[in-house]
Amino acid sequence: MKSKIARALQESALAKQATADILEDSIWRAAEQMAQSLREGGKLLFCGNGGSAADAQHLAAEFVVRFTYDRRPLAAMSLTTDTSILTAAGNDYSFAQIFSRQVRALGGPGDVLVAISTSGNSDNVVEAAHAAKELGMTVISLTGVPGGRLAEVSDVLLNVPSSVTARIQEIHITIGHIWCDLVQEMLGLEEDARDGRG
Ligand SMILES: O=C(CO)[C@@H](O)[C@H](O)[C@H](O)[C@H](O)COP(=O)(O)O
Ligand SMILES: [Zn+2]
Repeated sequence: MKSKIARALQESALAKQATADILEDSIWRAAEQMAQSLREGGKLLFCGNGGSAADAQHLAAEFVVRFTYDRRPLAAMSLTTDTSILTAAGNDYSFAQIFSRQVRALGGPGDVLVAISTSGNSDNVVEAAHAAKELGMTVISLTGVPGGRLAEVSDVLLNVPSSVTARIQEIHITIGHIWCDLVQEMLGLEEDARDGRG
């Protein structure tokens, strides 16, 4: 049973190495899209189910509050947190619309939707991505391989090379942390912080 520990850690490390080999350019392109949106007054919306809902909240918090050093707040929001909206949209319309309804209310041209789904096939996340495209937003998707239905609607697809949900999620949050680091640097905030303007 103890061998499970070493195996899980090794699987995670190997999947992360494969991600570095395959997805480095896409991770960079996604960060550029986010930085451009924030630079032009746009915002980042995050959504996902279960563990990916936690990732959505976690990453929105990093952008709004801080990551690694103090700097100005960045416009980001998770669509997974307002229980009144989630229950009303789910109850009055359908569970498939809990995120798309919020995208239509809050999103606009130039904003970015970060759609997080290990399968790429969760109806509510896929509908959110379609709503975002209708509004002229950029869709960045974090999925596993091959990317499911999200693959068809994504501007940048990060389909991490694993089919194990837990391993995929572990890489998603790592990519999210890398984005925080890159976006801050692309916006010149690292320099500000060094110069005491954080
Ligand atoms: O965290 C886990 C499994 O590690 C689960 O809560 C998982 O996120 C849920 O089953 C989700 O509903 C899966 O949806 P998705 O990633 O395929 O969109
Ligand atoms: Zn974090």
